[in-house]
Amino acid sequence: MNVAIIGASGYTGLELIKLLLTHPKFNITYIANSTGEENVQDLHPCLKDVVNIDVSKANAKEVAKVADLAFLALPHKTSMFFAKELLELDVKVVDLSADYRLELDTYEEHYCPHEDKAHIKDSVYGLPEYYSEEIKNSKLVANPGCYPTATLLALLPFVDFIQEGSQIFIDAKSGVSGAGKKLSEVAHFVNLNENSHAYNPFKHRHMPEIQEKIKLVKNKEFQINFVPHLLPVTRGMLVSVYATLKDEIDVEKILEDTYVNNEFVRVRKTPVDLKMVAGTNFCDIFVARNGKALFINSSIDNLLRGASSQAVVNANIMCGFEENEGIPKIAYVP
Ligand SMILES: NC(=O)C1=CN([C@@H]2O[C@H](COP(=O)(O)OP(=O)(O)OC[C@H]3O[C@@H](n4cnc5c(N)ncnc54)[C@H](OP(=O)(O)O)[C@@H]3O)[C@@H](O)[C@H]2O)C=CC1
Ligand SMILES: CC(=O)N[C@@H](CCC(=O)OP(=O)(O)O)C(=O)O
Repeated sequence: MNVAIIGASGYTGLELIKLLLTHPKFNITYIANSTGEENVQDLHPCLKDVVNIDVSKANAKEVAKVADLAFLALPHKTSMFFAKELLELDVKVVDLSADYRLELDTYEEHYCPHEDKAHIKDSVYGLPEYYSEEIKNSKLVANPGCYPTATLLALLPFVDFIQEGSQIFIDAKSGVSGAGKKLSEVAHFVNLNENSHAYNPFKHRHMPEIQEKIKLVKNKEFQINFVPHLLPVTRGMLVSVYATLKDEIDVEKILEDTYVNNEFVRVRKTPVDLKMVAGTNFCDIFVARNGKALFINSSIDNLLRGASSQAVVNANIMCGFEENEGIPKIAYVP
């Protein structure tokens, strides 16, 4: 199956190149960024003597000539223009941006006016543990955000057991690669090294994504209080969810039972960390209870399970391949 990567000069684009180079069924035939006219080895010097492909200036018609499926590792708003054209040219799309993740009203309230409204109804939210049947038949998969991936995998098993009307608090922490490759004051070494801080408390655009998907999957509405933090690490994401249960139930059994058939969720007996999942598609989850107080703790690699490896899992499912083909499981430890 021939595939294209648009946005190959970014952080998630590089992860896609690495995953697809070793994938047994996908073959990269097209990679692009906004300018082209380069070789991939100049774009990513780490790939010197590993791969030799020219980088194109992104063009959907050229993609359609050489690929059946395209990964869009582009900023939101840019993605929808490419997705629209690719879908009209009968190319399947896995979009890593937020452009097709949300219902139209939610998207326009938190992002910008949508320029491809017609395809929103065709998109499937690419969280494989909950949407694999829909992904199988989809031509457009909206890869979830990194914070929603780690949060929803932790929280969804417990939604039916949380006290109605109570508040859910989510304390989330991300490595700096989550912000993409653009330079910024907060990502400046002297500002972030040996430092950590919250940002956009209760205002981050992933809060409505989490809230909307809880409603869709479980038909329950809660006030979600989401606060992200920046960590002085390159990759990794740690989420702590706090909620109040209706009853003093066996939370470990609920977690085990939910994910017994999902090979990329690991239930842990001790609190999770960043390193055990770095370089993999795993989401590790730990749960504890103090009376009716619930603590759920999850970790992912934001660039992989939070973006590129989840995108390849989705592409595997869309193309009828095994979910785990070419998907990394061995962590960067130590
Ligand atoms: N980083 C992360 O951990 C996660 C990211 N995501 C989402 O994935 C997407 C990509 O993220 P990330 O890799 O971090 O972003 P980067 O900022 O690192 O890369 C963005 C890429 O988009 C390309 N691009 C921008 N505008 C255009 C254009 N008009 N035409 C063609 N290419 C263009 C850039 O090319 P050029 O070099 O030419 O500018 C670059 O290759 C975003 O939507 C992000 O929100 C989702 C989950 C996690
Ligand atoms: C550390 C950091 O800055 N992280 C990003 C989230 C990355 C991501 O998943 O964003 P999308 O929803 O746009 O795909 C942020 O908070 O904006």
